[in-house]
Amino acid sequence: MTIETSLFGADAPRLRAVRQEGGKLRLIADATGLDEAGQDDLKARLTALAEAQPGVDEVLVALTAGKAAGPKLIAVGSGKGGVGKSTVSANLAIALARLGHKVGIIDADIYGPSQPTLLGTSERPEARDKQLIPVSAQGVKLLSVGQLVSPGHALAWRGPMASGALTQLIEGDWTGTEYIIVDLPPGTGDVQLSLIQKARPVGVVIVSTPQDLSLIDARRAIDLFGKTSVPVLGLIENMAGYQCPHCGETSDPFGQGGAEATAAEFGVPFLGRLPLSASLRAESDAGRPPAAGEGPAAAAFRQLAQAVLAQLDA
Ligand SMILES: Nc1ncnc2c1ncn2[C@@H]1O[C@H](COP(=O)(O)OP(=O)(O)OP(=O)(O)O)[C@@H](O)[C@H]1O
Repeated sequence: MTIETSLFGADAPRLRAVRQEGGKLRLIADATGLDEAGQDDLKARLTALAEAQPGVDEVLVALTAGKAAGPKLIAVGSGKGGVGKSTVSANLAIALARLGHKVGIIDADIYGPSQPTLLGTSERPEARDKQLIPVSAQGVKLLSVGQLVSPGHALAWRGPMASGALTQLIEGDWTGTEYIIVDLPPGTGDVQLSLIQKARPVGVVIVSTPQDLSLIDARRAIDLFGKTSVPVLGLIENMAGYQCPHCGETSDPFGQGGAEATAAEFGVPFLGRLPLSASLRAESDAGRPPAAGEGPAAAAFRQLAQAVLAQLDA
């Protein structure tokens, strides 16, 4: 006999398993977040409903409690530098926040931490019991390696120092945050490997421009994350197509469609493309991320954020 979980009404989502052996019914339910009285109530309700089923003469309810779910880390990487990975990270985070999620950004780009500039903040994080408290900007929380050194100073860090800094940022106070976008340095080096080992991101988004030189390196990034079993949520093609503001004609300075073809070649999703846009560059430099506004760029980032969420659901 099959017992429908819908019989357990509002408690059905807590059910993790229902097993029946003859007249014995065993239920496993998730009691995460419930205090002792709540757990007793849950157990009593499940038992009563199970006992009321025809043919059931013995009911056993086991409760499990998982750790409170922490934030999900979504890495944003690229093979090559300068392809717009930081710009995409900042705007993707804001677009996710505007879709109603609690979002943070970790700026782990030790070669060029640009998130404070992109988000228009120079605030420094405070520390409580050696734990960094992210600053808030544009509706998202931020911790950046750039905040750990004086402005204008180079981060002359070897691998272990970069990994140590990344750990500090990951272990910041991210209470209440659902998703953390991690803006990685370009390439496939120490920071990427540390992130994969320490924090197991739920997936990675790869940003590439359409031309072959960028895509060759994007392939290496896909390969690294594939080899370490981090799901590639998809590829974003940036700087694809330029519309002349004077004559309106569209041209493709970096070629066209290369990232979509690469995604197909590797069997990873193609999440969408962003045009080369002088206003996107100017707004980004000025610390006014387009995703926080209302124009076509905001709509494009919202679509990318929805595509990323769809891949996470999948
Ligand atoms: N779609 C776009 N149109 C116009 N300019 C863009 C676009 N995307 C990014 N840029 C500009 O390109 C430059 C590099 O972008 P960004 O810093 O995001 O790249 P990156 O891949 O993170 O670089 P890095 O190698 O430093 O990590 C910035 O000046 C940014 O404003």
